Amino acid sequence: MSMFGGGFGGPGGGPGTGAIGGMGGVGAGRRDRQSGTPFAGIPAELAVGVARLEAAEPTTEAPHEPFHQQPDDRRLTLWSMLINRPAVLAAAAVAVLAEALLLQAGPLLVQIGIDHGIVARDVPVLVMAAVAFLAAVGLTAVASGVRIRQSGRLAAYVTRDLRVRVFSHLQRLSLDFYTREKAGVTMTRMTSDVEALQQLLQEGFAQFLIQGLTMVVVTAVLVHYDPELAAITLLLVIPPLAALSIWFRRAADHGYNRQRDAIAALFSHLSESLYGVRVITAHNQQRRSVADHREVVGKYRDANDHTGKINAIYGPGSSVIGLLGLAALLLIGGRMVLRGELTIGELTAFVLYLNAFFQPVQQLVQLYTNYQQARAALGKLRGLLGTAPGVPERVDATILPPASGGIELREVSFGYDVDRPVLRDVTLRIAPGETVACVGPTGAGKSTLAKLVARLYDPDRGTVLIDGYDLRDVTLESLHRQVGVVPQEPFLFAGTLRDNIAFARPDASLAEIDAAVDAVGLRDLVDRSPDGLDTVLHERGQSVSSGERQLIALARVFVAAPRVVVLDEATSSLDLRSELRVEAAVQRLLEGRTAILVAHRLSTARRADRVIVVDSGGILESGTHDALIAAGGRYAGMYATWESHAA
Ligand SMILES: Nc1ncnc2c1ncn2[C@@H]1O[C@H](COP(=O)(O)OP(=O)(O)OP(=O)(O)O)[C@@H](O)[C@H]1O
Repeated sequence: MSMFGGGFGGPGGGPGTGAIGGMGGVGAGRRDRQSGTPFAGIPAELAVGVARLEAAEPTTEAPHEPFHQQPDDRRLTLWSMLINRPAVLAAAAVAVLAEALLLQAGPLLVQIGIDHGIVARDVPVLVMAAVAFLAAVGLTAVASGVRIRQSGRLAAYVTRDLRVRVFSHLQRLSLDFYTREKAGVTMTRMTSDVEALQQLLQEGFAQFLIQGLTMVVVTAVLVHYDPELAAITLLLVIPPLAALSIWFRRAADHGYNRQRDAIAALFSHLSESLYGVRVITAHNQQRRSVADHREVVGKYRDANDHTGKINAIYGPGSSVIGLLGLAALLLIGGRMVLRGELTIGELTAFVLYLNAFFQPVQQLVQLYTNYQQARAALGKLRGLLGTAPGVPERVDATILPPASGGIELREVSFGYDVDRPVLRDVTLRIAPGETVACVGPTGAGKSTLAKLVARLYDPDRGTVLIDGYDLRDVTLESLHRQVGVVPQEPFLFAGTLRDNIAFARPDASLAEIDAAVDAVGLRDLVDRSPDGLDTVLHERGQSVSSGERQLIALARVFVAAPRVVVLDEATSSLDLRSELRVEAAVQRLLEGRTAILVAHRLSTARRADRVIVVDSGGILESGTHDALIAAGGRYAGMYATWESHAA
């Protein structure tokens, strides 16, 4: 089992590629200058333009959400996100208010034009009403422009803050989360779910407010014109509309949650299939893969179909209610005009206002759909942000001082499932500078023991200590600075060789990087690469061999210079020469450091200061290689078998 077994290894799943990519660009430029290729710099006539472009280049602001280890317990609500940007929110709100009020001027001016202009045969009033109408249209357009701009900015800011907040949380979560949760589901939270919120914020919210305000103003105006007529019309319309909306809310809640889950399943399948495409092809499983994808896509289609159906009922349903209200108004209002209780202008204004009342209702139907989608997305994001790290940092955690590297496990018990313990009451002491190799059958718990020392998990019972400090009492940052981990399958980022080697300490000097390169025997690769240390590696290190990947991972830890090294030996076999290179690199890395080696090859164990045999949830044997061979126990048996196979 890999040190980071079952982890979050989907395509592009690794953090921090942005900075590395940027540095890769610098490297490429250097190559052109060094190699004397035709590109000889920026032509003089373009230099001014390039300088201007560079000056106009936006800089990345300091994030609103700096990374910290403590869980984020602020409740995620739309309001809490909006209030974070008070200036933009206020500007958008003012524009919304202005637009909503200006929109109401139209019917009033029409009524004045008809009653006081046309009916009273007063041309100047008619002209004034028309000019005022035009002015209102112009101002509405301006207010609308400002509103769209400001709500767009608001949505952009808020979703950026949210993305960074969720990403920070993902950086905080422990290995158990990434083992449990599919990469595709997490991707969905960061893409589709955040976009659903963005859509609501960009258009939806402002529209909600405008339509809501319009309805309030229109109701007031209708009551002002004729309270009785207003009461009759609104009573005919509002109760059925409210009942329909309540039904829609219930149905949509379920429907949009199902849609979110279906799209997450779709992304999961997609990311896993892309990640595993080589295995799928090698085993001729493309057909099955397509059938599986058809299944998840089908479920997404069904979910969409379901929400489409409820929308198809709610949209026309609310429309019909509105039109019936309008018909009732014409009948009742028309009778009132005939009786002389209402002017024709007032009835026209009434009809226009009622129309203005229903237009928002129509819009609100659409917006409500957006809102329900965003609400479902928000629920999912809230769930993600509410996931506590499996390995939390105490609020009063202390900084682990420079360690001498003594490790102790005191009666440690641990299981990934509570009822299936992997280790039971394990006690182990490792002296500073000692190298201990863990051997044992597959699945015995060797990697698990190493993970506990690196605090990738916390024990269920017992304590793991470094220099007498309980790992749970020290800050994760100070611990990770002193405990370096070399995973079974090293992960390389897209970026240069230099960036990958200096990953743990981007400020490492060239001399330090060179020292690491020489120490682990990477000089050959650096010299062979077209741009030396600035050679750009492909995603996940696809452009280097498996042995080279291991050497780069070792160089990375070399630069980080931790006191304690936890090394999960790769199980993939290398050719003899590469094997020897990796072994020599490991030897050099471990010099003077405390180390726990998960040894899959007994040649590695042989060189360790001490060997422990892990099986049946505990440590069966412990001693030097020679002592264990002499004792003729379990290790001696394993070694004899290994030697006979190696011979
Ligand atoms: N994340 C996990 N969730 C649940 N069970 C796990 C997890 N990781 C490991 N296990 C189980 O715990 C047991 C010990 O696993 P571990 O990786 O420590 O074994 P190992 O001795 O290192 O094996 P190998 O030599 O094959 O790497 C195994 O039965 C394994 O299936």
